[in-house]
Amino acid sequence: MGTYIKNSHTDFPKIDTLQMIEVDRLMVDEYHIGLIQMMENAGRCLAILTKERFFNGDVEGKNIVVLAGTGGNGGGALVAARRLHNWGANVKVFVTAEAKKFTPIPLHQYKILRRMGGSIQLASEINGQKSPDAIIDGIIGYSLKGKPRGNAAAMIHWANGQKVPIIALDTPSGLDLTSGRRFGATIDAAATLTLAMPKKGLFVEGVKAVVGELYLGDIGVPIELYREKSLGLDPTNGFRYSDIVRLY
Ligand SMILES: NC(=O)C1=CN([C@@H]2O[C@H](COP(=O)(O)OP(=O)(O)OC[C@H]3O[C@@H](n4cnc5c(N)ncnc54)[C@H](O)[C@@H]3O)[C@@H](O)[C@H]2O)[C@H](O)CC1
Ligand SMILES: [K+]
Repeated sequence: MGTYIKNSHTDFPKIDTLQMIEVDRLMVDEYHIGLIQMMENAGRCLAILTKERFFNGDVEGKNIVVLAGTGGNGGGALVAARRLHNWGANVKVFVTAEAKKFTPIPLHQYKILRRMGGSIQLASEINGQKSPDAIIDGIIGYSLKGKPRGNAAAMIHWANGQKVPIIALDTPSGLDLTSGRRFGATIDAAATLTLAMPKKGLFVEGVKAVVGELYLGDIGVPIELYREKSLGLDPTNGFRYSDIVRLY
């Protein structure tokens, strides 16, 4: 799998969404590692996974559609879009809502991409889009609330109909990371890159069918943070050999 991606050599603790939200809180409030830093690492890992695993290390001239929601999941996908564009891919971004609906850090990513002249369209324009070589799913992450609705659901249906590899960020949109429950339309991923620590919902029986290959990306969470009282975890140095490790 090359230098960037290696098989896991260690067992990571499995956490739920509330623990992941606590990781994020500690990162920002106690360790002063900002969301923008985490998101850059998330998006870079996602772009590298896409390039190395699905394009043999070179995306030049490849058509890649990036689907982005308005939250942190979409923000990470927009970072990946920027990197893939820089590496020569023809990237088209489709968003679930206009810029003013984006939360601040994802909006920052959106503005960078727009300044670069990147193609950003609303979900309503996706139906005429011809099948790309791959799709990145950054529609919904750990903040999924119930059955996907509206533009998010429409993008999930469109993506599943293309029969090209879908690479999901954190979770296939529509899959709950704590319970593994699928509420309705769910992305049918070829690979999923979850972030920082494996989530329990990705190991529930039957979910492999939509998760595809499962990878874990390093977003720079200090080992000491996991040992804080509010988490009480004690992970080993699982990213010792690569930023991306394959879990199954
Ligand atoms: N430490 C980390 O793991 C980091 C994670 N990052 C990524 O951020 C997301 C979580 O981001 P958040 O802003 O909390 O929300 P989401 O992006 O998951 O989703 C919000 C988005 O989705 C809409 N939505 C929710 N439910 C539905 C529904 N049923 N139907 C339609 N739309 C829905 C909601 O309205 C919002 O628009 C995490 O998963 C990671 O990918 C950070 O990038 C870095 C740190
Ligand atoms: K997702």
